Formats: sequence, structure tokens, C-alpha cells
Amino acid sequence: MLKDIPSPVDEQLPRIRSAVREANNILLCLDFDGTLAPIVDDPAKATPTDAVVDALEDLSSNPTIRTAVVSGRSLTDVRSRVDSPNLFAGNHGLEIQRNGSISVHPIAQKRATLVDTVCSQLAKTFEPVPHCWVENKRLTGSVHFRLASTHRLETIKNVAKSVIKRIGQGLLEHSYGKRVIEISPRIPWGKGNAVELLELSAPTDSLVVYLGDDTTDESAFEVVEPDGIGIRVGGPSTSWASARVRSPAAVASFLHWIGTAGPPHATETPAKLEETLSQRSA
Ligand SMILES: O=P(O)(O)OC[C@H]1O[C@H](O[C@H]2O[C@H](CO)[C@@H](O)[C@H](O)[C@H]2O)[C@H](O)[C@@H](O)[C@@H]1O
Repeated sequence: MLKDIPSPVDEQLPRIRSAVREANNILLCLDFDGTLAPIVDDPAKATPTDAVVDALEDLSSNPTIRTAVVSGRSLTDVRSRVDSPNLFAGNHGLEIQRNGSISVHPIAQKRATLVDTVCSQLAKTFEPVPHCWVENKRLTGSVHFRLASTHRLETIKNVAKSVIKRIGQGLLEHSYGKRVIEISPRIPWGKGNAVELLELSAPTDSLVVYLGDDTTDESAFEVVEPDGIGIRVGGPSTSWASARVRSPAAVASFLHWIGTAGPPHATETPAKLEETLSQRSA
């Protein structure tokens, strides 16, 4: 499979519908910011839409669908914003909550002190820069610059990169998200690996569906496709996902739809489901 521009989900409905109807169980993995919650200027104010909350609550009573949130936020943070899913992965998959226990990637655990040192230094460095600030998430960190002046962006990125390189001593690395520089341990681990672990907590015959909007979601799409279904939230950019929806509003429609079209309701007529999905995402 090659990275390509995903098709609008409506065009992929026949394939998705038959996969969903043939599945005995579904593992539905969901990114948080930009997927369940619209992007907002202040990360502390990010919250899932009411339609998403309703859809997730409906899904929680469906015994054949397990829901998982897979976020770049810390586990504690994301859990405080959405609580009905069955499984959680925080810090881009470095911490996972399943079967009542939390596991943390052992190397990430060892490098938490280094992340803390880098975050403290970056917070001091950027203190005089308006609208540039650091979110310390213990296992990873984020330098936020959503509202910073455009003319400062290159400097912010260069300074952040050099501090991460100098203090991180090759044990930490940086990556870019939506108006954010992510600081993480340099280890071959991402959301895709987290999804593989979460799959162990779902019935073996589960169809895996993943919805996400950002670069860190790509490793999960890559793991899930082509046997499962990757759905990118946003415009027509290249991705490992095969389908796309426009926004968290369309995500809510998809969640409602999959709850209706999923295993226990496989007898719903396709025309009715298509009509429902297109009405909801209009
Ligand atoms: O994997 P996610 O659940 O999508 O988390 C990725 C990052 O999301 C948050 O930052 C992003 O959303 C903010 C609120 O909408 C926005 O202000 C910011 O510009 C975005 O980058 C979160 O604060 C980070 O910790 C996550 O890594």
C-alpha cells in the first residue's frame, strides 16, 4: 500500500459497510484533539462536542464495540475530558490503560526526568515570548505556539530544536503537530504500537477502525490498514488512511452510524444507513 489522498468516507461506504457488517466485533480507536474535540486556541478548553459525547455513550452500551482513545495528551488529562471509552492510550501511546491497569513504556519512564529538564528549560527560554508556552506531560512535552506571531515561528522552532538536542543528548527527539512541537523520548514507539497493544484487549476477530487528524496518527493508520479502516479527519492530504471525514462533527455522525450499522444491527438496510450518514454529516 502507498500513502495516498484518502477518499471521502461517503465514497468508501460500500467497503466500510461490508467490513462492519461482516465483523463480529469492532475495536474503535479515536484520537482526541481535532477528532473528538475541535481544535481550540487554549488546549485546557478542548472538549468533545455534545454529539460526540452522545455517540460515545450510545456505543458504551454496545457489547460488540470496544472504544479506545489514543491521544498525545497525558492519560490523566485525556481521561478527564472523555471517560466513556473502554481503553485509553496517552502520551502518543507511551502509557496505556487497559483491563484496569496502567502500563508505561519502560524507556519513556526512565527518560521522564530528562523530559522534565527540557520542559523547564524551554519554559524559561520562552517566558518572554508572547503566546509561546510549554505543556509538560511527564513522558512527553509540547511547545505550543498557536497564537504566537508568524514572524517568530522559525525562531521558536529553531530554539526549541536546539534545546531538545543539547539537553536531550540524543535521548529525546522533536516532531511537529498542529501548531505544536512535540518532545518525546527517541524510541521506536508510537500510536501504531499502542493500537497493536490495545488489540490484545479486544476479541481476536475484531475489525479495527481508527480515526485521527494529525501526523502522529499516521503510524496507527499504517498498522490498521488495509485489513481495518483508517479514517483521517481533515482535508485532502496524503495519508495511510483510506477514507476521510471533514471535522469532529462528521466524526460524531460516523460514530452514530457505526453504532447502528455494527454487528448487532447488520440487518439495517444500506440505503437507510447511507441516508442517515449523509444527513448527519451534511
Ligand atoms: O493526539 P491528540 O489527542 O490529537 O493530541 C495532540 C496534541 O493535542 C493538543 O494540542 C493540540 O490541540 C490544542 C487544543 O485544540 C491546540 O490548541 C494545539 O495547537 C494543538 O497542537 C495537546 O495540547 C497536546 O498535548 C497534544 O499532544
